[in-house]
Amino acid sequence: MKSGVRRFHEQDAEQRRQFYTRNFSSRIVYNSNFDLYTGPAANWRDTVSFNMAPDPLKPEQLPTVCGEIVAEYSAEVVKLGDLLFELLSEALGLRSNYLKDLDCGRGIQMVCHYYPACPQPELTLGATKHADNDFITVLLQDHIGGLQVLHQGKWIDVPPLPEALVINIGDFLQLISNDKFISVEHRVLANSRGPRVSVACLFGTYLFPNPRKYGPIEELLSAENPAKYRETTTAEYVCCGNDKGLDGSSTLLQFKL
Ligand SMILES: O=C(O)CCC(=O)C(=O)O
Ligand SMILES: [Fe+2]
Repeated sequence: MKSGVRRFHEQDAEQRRQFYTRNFSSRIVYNSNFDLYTGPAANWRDTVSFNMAPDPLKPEQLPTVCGEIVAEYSAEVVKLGDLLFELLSEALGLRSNYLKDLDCGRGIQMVCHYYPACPQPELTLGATKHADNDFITVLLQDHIGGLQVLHQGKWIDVPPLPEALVINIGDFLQLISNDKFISVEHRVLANSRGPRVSVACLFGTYLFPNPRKYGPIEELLSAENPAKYRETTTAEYVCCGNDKGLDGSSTLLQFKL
């Protein structure tokens, strides 16, 4: 999968150009910095993303250099998602199908990053501090490193482990769990040893029409633990996050009651 991402980003500009767009509702989006015109600073990163569930793009609709592997990998991630949402439901004390029945595992956006070697990495970042606008993210990173999570006010390295995936809790799971799960704030340092490649599979439902309103799960609420967030749709939430860009602030704050 990592080689496939590298092949995409290292092919001729002519080949890549056909996928370039800044329209978030396209099923394939290739650009540098989704928030180039809204965020406070550009990051040292190019990205191609594929909308691979619930209605997967077929290999022939995908770029030739990585279509087969994108289709195969995303199908496996969808299966992994089913298991993760079962475990997360149980961890919340809910029946195991609960989060699946809320469609948490239904949509995935597969976001494939390429962080070129940077001559002055101390002057920029690969990705500014943020939490993901989704339920969970399944992240595959290569051997270069640079991912960090914010823990008790300190940036902690998440060193790459061969064959390991990183599972991040996103803002949407924080919202529906009423803060039982807390989304992880993270960033990526720029590096001079690159390129670095990563694949973030974001479980959310942005690109298929999903009118469902998501709010804190009733079963988790009580008189002592009232709802902390207002209801929203995944589309509204993601638009809000995209419009804001990676400015270091949390999109969740805008939904607090
Ligand atoms: O490249 C990485 O390791 C992280 C990417 C990321 O945070 C994201 O796509 O939301
Ligand atoms: Fe992220």
